[in-house]
Amino acid sequence: MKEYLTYLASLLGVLAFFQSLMNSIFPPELRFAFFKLFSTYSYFEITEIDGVNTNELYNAVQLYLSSSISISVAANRLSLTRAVNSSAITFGLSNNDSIVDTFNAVTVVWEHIVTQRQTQTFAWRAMPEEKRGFTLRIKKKDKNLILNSYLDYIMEKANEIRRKNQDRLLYTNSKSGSLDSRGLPWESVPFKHPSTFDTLAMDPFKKQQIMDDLTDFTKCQSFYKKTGRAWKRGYLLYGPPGTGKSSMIAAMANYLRYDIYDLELTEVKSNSELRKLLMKTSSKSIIVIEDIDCSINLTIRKKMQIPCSYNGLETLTGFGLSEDSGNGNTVTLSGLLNFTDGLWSCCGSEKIFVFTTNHIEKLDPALLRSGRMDMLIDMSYCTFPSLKILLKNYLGYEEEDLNDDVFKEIEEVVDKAEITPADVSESLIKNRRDRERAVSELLRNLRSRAEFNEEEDDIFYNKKKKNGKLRGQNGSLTVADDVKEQEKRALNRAYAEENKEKEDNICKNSED
Ligand SMILES: Nc1ncnc2c1ncn2[C@@H]1O[C@H](COP(=O)(O)OP(=O)(O)OP(=O)(O)O)[C@@H](O)[C@H]1O
Ligand SMILES: [Mg+2]
Repeated sequence: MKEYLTYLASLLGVLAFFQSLMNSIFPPELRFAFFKLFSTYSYFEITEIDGVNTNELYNAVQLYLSSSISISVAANRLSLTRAVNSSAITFGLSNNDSIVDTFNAVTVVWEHIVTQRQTQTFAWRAMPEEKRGFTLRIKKKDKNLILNSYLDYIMEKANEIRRKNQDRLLYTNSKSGSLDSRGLPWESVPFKHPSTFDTLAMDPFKKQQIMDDLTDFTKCQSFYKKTGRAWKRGYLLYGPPGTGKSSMIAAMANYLRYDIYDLELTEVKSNSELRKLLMKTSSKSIIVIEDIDCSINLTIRKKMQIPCSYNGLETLTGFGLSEDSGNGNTVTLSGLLNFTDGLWSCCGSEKIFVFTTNHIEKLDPALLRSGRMDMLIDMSYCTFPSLKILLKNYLGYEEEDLNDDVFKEIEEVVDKAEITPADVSESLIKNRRDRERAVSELLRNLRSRAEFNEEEDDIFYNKKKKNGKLRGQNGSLTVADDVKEQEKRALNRAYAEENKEKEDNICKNSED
């Protein structure tokens, strides 16, 4: 036994000697070629630069290994990096160090090889002085078993890490379609908006529905594939100014960790420019068009204008496909519909479109139909449940603190007051150092608004009565009711349009 151990030790010593000899005499590339000839292993080289292009796989492997390193202790030395637009520090393998990884019960070894690049007399593009690459070693018998799936897994994992580490970006389309130094039509800044679903004041049930819908969307790639639908989703946020539409978009982006493309439609000069902008957006992003009713004259189909009176003012409402956008701009409604729903809308996949408006009743029903707008989200005035969220966030009130008479009175008047979360926030911020004062001032504010609204409603009611346009269960109709009714009509038109489209399709199919 002793003899056997001595023999084994000397054999290992000889092997170690040969390996260190090889390492010191031969550069890593030659070592690699030598071993390749006689080994039971397959070796794959992944260089940092592939010809003149950066090799995406190299970056992916580097990121992937950076996450494995934190759980593996195989590497002796680690390099630390912090990428542009990133707040996170990542670990990396140092030069010529190696690490063991396991995938589907197969063990592989990664080695990071760095050599000096030979000086070039002429090059199309300046190359780094060092030549970097990873060598992947897999047993020949395992190669076909895992190679493709392993590399796919690494790419996927790396994208995930990148998204987690990187600060997200807020893009906006550059003025008049000009391109930046990299030929992109979007300019970006780091996205730092602090709004989250926790800070957003709205009905908790509605909020949960939206969060579930978003989560469902991100997890259901296979569902979209199976049903032949483009992997995208559209939301329309509508409601008066200051009810949290922009805050909701920021909360969505923070929740999903998506970038935002804020599209300034008035800067887009044609449908084809719009399409190009869309092509240059990345996956896992939210494409936003704010105030869609103001951005461009896309809203009213001229041939079907319907007069309607609101608060004594005669306005025109109705719908129609306006192909002339006015003000010399040639982005048309059909261009916009194609942008959200056409063949181009799915390039890149996993995209969310969000439109906002203060006047849903002005929008063309074609824009609202599901498939384009999958969820219509009513961002309305503060209700008591949403007010409670603001009281908690701004003043630290918990549910059990809200039982005394003041809060009961607040609950009674808040709906009548029709106050926006923005106005409540302002009032609370002003007095945030004195909770009691903040609450009593809020109550005073709510009471006076409620009284004012009641007076307004009386005037409105009398006017309607005089014009013989009174409707409603008890014969009364308030300003708020009228606005809601207009919104309802807009939604009904959208549903009617959708049904008509379905029927048309059924007729078309049966004719075929
Ligand atoms: N639902 C809300 N929850 C929390 N804060 C809100 C909410 N709505 C508004 N606020 C506060 O009011 C400010 C303005 O809100 P925001 O810009 O999101 O409103 P908006 O609906 O987009 O208004 P507009 O129609 O004028 O664009 C926000 O910075 C935020 O502090
Ligand atoms: Mg806004």
